[in-house]
Amino acid sequence: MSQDNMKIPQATAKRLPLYYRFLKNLHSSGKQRVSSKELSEAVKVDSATIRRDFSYFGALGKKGYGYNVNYLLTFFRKTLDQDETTKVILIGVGNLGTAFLHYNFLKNNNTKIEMAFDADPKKAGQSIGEVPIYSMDDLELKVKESEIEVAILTVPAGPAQAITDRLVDLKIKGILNFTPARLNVPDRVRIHHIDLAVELQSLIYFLKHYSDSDVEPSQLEDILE
Ligand SMILES: NC(=O)c1ccc[n+]([C@@H]2O[C@H](COP(=O)([O-])OP(=O)(O)OC[C@H]3O[C@@H](n4cnc5c(N)ncnc54)[C@H](O)[C@@H]3O)[C@@H](O)[C@H]2O)c1
Repeated sequence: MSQDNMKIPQATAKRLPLYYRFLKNLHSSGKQRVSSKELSEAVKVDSATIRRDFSYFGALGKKGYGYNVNYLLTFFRKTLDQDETTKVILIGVGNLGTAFLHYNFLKNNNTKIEMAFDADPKKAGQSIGEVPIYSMDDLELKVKESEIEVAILTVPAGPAQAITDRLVDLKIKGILNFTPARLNVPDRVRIHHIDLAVELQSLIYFLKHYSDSDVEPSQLEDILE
């Protein structure tokens, strides 16, 4: 199994930063290998647990040799990087926004809607799932506090550009835009525009024009481009 799609149990994943810190110190002191006993004493986790943890990522310690420090470090660096969660905000807690907050990318460990904003004073102060909803007046304060880089926009088209300008000023790097508005942003900001009407029309177009022909479904993507 490749490292990318390997599933590590949560309890193991939580211990990774602990192992990582200790191995980094070992590495900088020039040590090339380490036994599970040494590790166990240093990080205060019993050695059977360490052996089981390490077996998940293919590090099988050799009797009399222990574990290769470099191999482990490379693995941890990669895994911990991947596990870094990208924090996202959502603006506009209406029909669409509410659905996204309930969904909140639960199956995707690397993305999480951290907070939401709405202009409606009745919505501010509430929360959906674990996501708090704040007033738009608090946007600047909250975003600056939380190192947010990505925003999902589910407001009506009218205020979309003005909100986008505020996000640009806040150094947001990416916006997932569900509104029908075409948004102007500087080059450093990336916008992905999701227009369900266009997607639906394109599906219907292909059904009408290609369903009777001998075009294989797999060829449709090439035709689209
Ligand atoms: N509902 C859908 O299936 C759907 C599908 C595709 C696209 N869209 C688009 O997504 C957007 C949201 O759709 P919806 O159905 O959820 O609308 P909605 O009216 O249910 O929700 C809009 C929310 O935005 C808030 N809002 C209004 N002005 C605001 C502002 N200036 N700042 C912050 N919040 C503000 C409102 O209080 C409301 O909670 C629209 O642009 C719509 O065209 C919706």
